[in-house]
Amino acid sequence: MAPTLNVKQATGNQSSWNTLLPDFPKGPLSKYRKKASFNWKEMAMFLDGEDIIRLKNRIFSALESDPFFARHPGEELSREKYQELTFLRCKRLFEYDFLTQQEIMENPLKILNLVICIGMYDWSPCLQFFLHCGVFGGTILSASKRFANFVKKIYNMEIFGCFALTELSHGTNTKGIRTTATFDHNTQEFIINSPDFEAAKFWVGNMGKHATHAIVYAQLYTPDGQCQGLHSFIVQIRDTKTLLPMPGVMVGDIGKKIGQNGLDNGFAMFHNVRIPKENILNITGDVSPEGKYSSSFTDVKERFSAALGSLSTGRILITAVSATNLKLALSIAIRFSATRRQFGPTDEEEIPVIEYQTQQWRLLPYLAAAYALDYFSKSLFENFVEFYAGLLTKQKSQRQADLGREIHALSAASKPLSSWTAQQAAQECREACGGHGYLAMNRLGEIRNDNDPNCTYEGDNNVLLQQTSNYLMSWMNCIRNKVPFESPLGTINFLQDYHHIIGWKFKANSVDDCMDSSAPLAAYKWLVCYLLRESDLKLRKEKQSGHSDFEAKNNCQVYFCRSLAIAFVEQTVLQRYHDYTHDPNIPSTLQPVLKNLCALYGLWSLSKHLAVLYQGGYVSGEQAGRFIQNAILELCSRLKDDAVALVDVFAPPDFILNSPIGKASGELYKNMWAEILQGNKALSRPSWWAEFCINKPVTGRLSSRL
Ligand SMILES: CC(C)(COP(=O)(O)OP(=O)(O)OC[C@H]1O[C@@H](n2cnc3c(N)ncnc32)[C@H](O)[C@@H]1OP(=O)(O)O)[C@@H](O)C(=O)NCCC(=O)NCCSC(=O)CCCCCCCCCCCCCCC(=O)O
Ligand SMILES: Cc1cc2nc3c(=O)[nH]c(=O)nc-3n(C[C@H](O)[C@H](O)[C@H](O)COP(=O)(O)OP(=O)(O)OC[C@H]3O[C@@H](n4cnc5c(N)ncnc54)[C@H](O)[C@@H]3O)c2cc1C
Repeated sequence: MAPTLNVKQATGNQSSWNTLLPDFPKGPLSKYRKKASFNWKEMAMFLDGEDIIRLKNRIFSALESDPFFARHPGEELSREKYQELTFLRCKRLFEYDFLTQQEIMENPLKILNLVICIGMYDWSPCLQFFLHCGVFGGTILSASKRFANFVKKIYNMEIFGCFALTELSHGTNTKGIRTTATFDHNTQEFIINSPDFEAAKFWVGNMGKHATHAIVYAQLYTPDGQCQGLHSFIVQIRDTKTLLPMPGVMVGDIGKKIGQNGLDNGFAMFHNVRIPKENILNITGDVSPEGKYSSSFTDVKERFSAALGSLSTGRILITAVSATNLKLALSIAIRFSATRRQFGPTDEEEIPVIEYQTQQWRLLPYLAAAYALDYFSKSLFENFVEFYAGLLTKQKSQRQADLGREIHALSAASKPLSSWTAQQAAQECREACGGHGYLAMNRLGEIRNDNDPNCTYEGDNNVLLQQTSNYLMSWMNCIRNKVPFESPLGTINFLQDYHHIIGWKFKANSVDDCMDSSAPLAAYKWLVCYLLRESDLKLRKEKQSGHSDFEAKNNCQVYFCRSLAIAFVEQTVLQRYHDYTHDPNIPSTLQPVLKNLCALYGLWSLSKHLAVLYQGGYVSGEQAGRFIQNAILELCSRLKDDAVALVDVFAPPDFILNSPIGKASGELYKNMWAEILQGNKALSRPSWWAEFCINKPVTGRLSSRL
C-alpha cells in the first residue's frame, strides 16, 4: 500500500501562508533566505497542510503563554525540582486536552504531531504524559472492553500509569523475564511475585516517584503448575490518595540518568501482591474461574509475538521522535553556520562557515536525512493506523497477520536507523557550532543526551536489527524456489526479481548520471539482494560446520545480517521518499529542491556501503566511487543556499527551540549575550569568595603527611 500522506496536500494561497506562518525578523539570516530556490511557507503548507499547521501553532502558543512552561535562563534545577516541574507541566497537558477523540479519528497524524510539538519543548513532560496516556492507556484501551472503568480513570488522572516490562537483569531478552503471576482459584486472584532483586522491574518511566498503577509483564502460572508464558497485568503499586506503596510493593527511583531527568524512572519488587482476576490484560490469553488457561493462539510463538505486539507502536513513534531531534539539532547548527564567520579569501572579508565545503558535507546530508526520515516515520505511522484499526475490530485475516509481521520488521530497523542518525547528527551539530555548541544554553547537549536512550529503549538497536534480518531471511526459500510472494506494504516485493537484480552493475558514466535518487536506489536493491545471498550462505556454512542454530545465527551478524537489515531499511526509506519526491503532482516550485534532498540522502547513505559495493562487484574501477563522492559534494553545494529556508520549514518558534545561536533572527551574538546577562548569577561574586580572598592555603602544609 502506498502511503496516503503525499502529494494530495494543497498549498493554499499566499495570504493563508502569511496568516499561518509569519515572516521571520530581518537580520543576518535574511541574505540566505533571499537566496533560497523556493518559498519556505509554500513548502511548510505542502508538507504539513493547513490543519496540522494550525494545530502546531495552537500548541506552541499555548506553551509560550503559560507560566508553567516559562523558560528561566541560567536556572539550574535540582533533579527533584525538575521532576516536580515536569509533573506540573504534565498536569497542564491534561488541562489543555489539545486533541479531541473526534479530531484524532479524523486525522490520526495529529497525535504524532502532538507528541512532536511537546517533545520539541522538552522530552521529559512529553514522555511522562504519553507513557501514561499512550503506552499505559493505549495498551489497556486496546485489550478489551472490560477495562472501561480504568480507561475513564486514566484520562481524568485519577490514576497514573507506567509500563513495566524490563527487569534489573533482563531487558531485550523478554523471554528471560522472571516476575510471576500465579492464579489462585480459591480467591479468584493473581499473586504477583519478584523471585529475587535481580527480577525487580527496573528502568520504568513514571514508576520512580508517582505512578499508581503499572502494566506488569509476568510469567503466568496456572494452578496445575504450568507456566503459560509472558502475559501482562494491571497492578496497583501506590495508594492514589497518599502515593505511598501498596502492601507487598517495594517501589523507588533508580537515580540520575544521562538525560531526560525530569522523568522519574523507577524500580519495583512484588511480594505476594494480590490483584483481581480481571486485571489480566487478556490480549493473548485468559484464565477461567477454575484456573484453566485458554488462548485464541494455538501456536506458542504466535502468542509470544502478540504479547509483544504493542511494542511496535513505541518503535514507530521513536522513529519520529528521533527525526524530530535531528530537526532540532539541524535548526540550531545550520542557522549558526550561516551567521558565524571565520576566515576568508582576504584579510578584510570573513565568510559564513556554511560556505566551507567541509561544513556543508558535515551538515547537509543530515538535513536530507531529516526530510527523508520525517516522511518515512509519518508514512509508517499511517501504515500502523491501518493495522491498529484491524486490531480494534479483531480482524483475523492473513493480511492482518502479514501486516503485523511487516510493520514489526520495518519498525525494528527504522528505530535504529533514525535514532542512530539523530545521535550522530547531534554530535556533528555540536561540533559544527564550535565552542558555542558546547554551551548548555544552546541546547545541543540536551538534544544529544535526550535522544541517546532512543537507541536503547523499546529494544536495543543492535538486537532489534536481528528481527528485521530474520524477516528478510524468511523469504529465502521462496526466492530459491522461485515461488511468487508479496507483502501487504510491498516493501519486500522487489526481492521477487532477486535472480535478475543480483546480476546488476553500476551504470553511471558521469557525475550527472548520479544526480537523481534512482541511481542510489538501484544500487540499494542490488545491495540488499547481495547481502541476503551472503547472509544465507554464511548461515548455511555455519550450520554445516557443526554450529548450533544459536551459534550459527550469532556468527552471521557482523558484516552480514546486521548490514542486511540496515541496507534494507535505508532502501525502504529511500524508495518511499523517491516515489514521493518524483510524483508528477508535486508543485514545480518545490520539486527540484525535494529531488536534490532525496538524491543526497540516497548517495550519502549508500557511500557508507562503498566497500561492499566493490567487494561484491556491483561497482568497479576508480571512477565509479569518485562519481558518487563528487555527486554528494555537488548536491551539498546546490543545497547550500536552500539550507536556511529548509530548516525554517521545520524549526519550531524560538521559545520552543530555546537556543540563542539557533534563533530565527540569526543575531547570534546579541542573542547569546542577552541570555548570558539574564542569568541571575552571571555578574555576581561567588558565594565562596572568601575562600580565595581571605582563607589562603599554606603551601606545602600537607606534603609532610604523604
Ligand atoms: C523482539 C525481541 C528481541 C525478540 O526476542 P527473541 O529472540 O526472544 O524472540 P524471537 O525472535 O524468537 O521472536 C519470536 C517471534 O515473535 C515475533 N515478534 C517479536 N516482537 C514482535 C512484535 N512487536 N510484533 C510482531 N511480532 C513480533 C518475532 O518476529 C518472532 O516471529 P517469527 O519467528 O515468525 O519471526 C523481544 O524480546 C523484544 O521485543 N525485546 C525488546 C524489549 C522491549 O522493547 N522492551 C521495551 C520496554 S518498554 C520501554 O522501553 C519504554 C521506554 C520509553 C518509550 C518512550 C516511547 C516514546 C514515544 C511514546 C509516545 C507514545 C504515544 C502513543 C500515542 C497514543 O496512542 O496516544
Ligand atoms: C531512559 C530509559 C527509559 C526506559 N523506560 C522503560 C520503561 O518505561 N519500561 C520498561 O519496561 N523498560 C524501560 N526501559 C528499559 C529498556 O527497554 C531496556 O533498557 C532495553 O530494552 C534494553 O535492554 P537492556 O537494558 O536489558 O539491554 P541488554 O539486552 O542487556 O543489552 C546490553 C548489550 O548487549 C547487547 N546484546 C544483548 N543481546 C544480544 C544479542 N542477542 N546479540 C548481540 N548483542 C546483544 C546489546 O546490543 C547491548 O549493547 C528504559 C530504558 C531507558 C534507558
